[in-house]
Amino acid sequence: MTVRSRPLSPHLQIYRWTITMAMSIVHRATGIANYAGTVLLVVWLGAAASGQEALNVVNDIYGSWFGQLVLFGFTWSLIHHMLGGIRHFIWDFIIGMEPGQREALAWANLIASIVLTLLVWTVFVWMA
Ligand code: HEM
Repeated sequence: MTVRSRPLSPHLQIYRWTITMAMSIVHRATGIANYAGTVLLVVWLGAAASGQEALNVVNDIYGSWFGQLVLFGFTWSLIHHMLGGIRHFIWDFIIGMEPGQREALAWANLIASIVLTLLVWTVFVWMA
């Protein structure tokens, strides 16, 4: 008896990657990262409320190269997610859904998030 191969549902390995698909996944990932980043903010505020000694410890950790890297990533995550939220808001008006427009919005989301993150760090960290 010949066995015919069964049809397969699409799954990650056979999907063709598109920028809209990638940005959709990144939107969810940044949403989760924002939760973790908000914990860092709460830890910092908690330390500030506890006293100078605790604040110094947290500032030292956050000021280390690794801390700065994490905070830079958190800034990018917040900005990327916020811009993604605005993208959804635009779609709510049934604008930007045509082929080409969707890709343009997705690229704009990615590029603007990088540019704005660099701008925020330049103004508020590197030049402050
Ligand atoms: C610290 C702040 C934030 C946290 C922790 C957060 C977290 C999340 C999480 C976990 C999701 C679910 C992702 C998914 O299941 O696909 C989500 C979705 C969403 N977020 Fe946020 N978010 C934050 C800020 C924002 C901001 C500022 C905006 C708008 C400017 C925004 C707009 C949205 C939208 C529109 C969705 C739904 C996306 C969809 O329908 O696929 N979020 N957020």
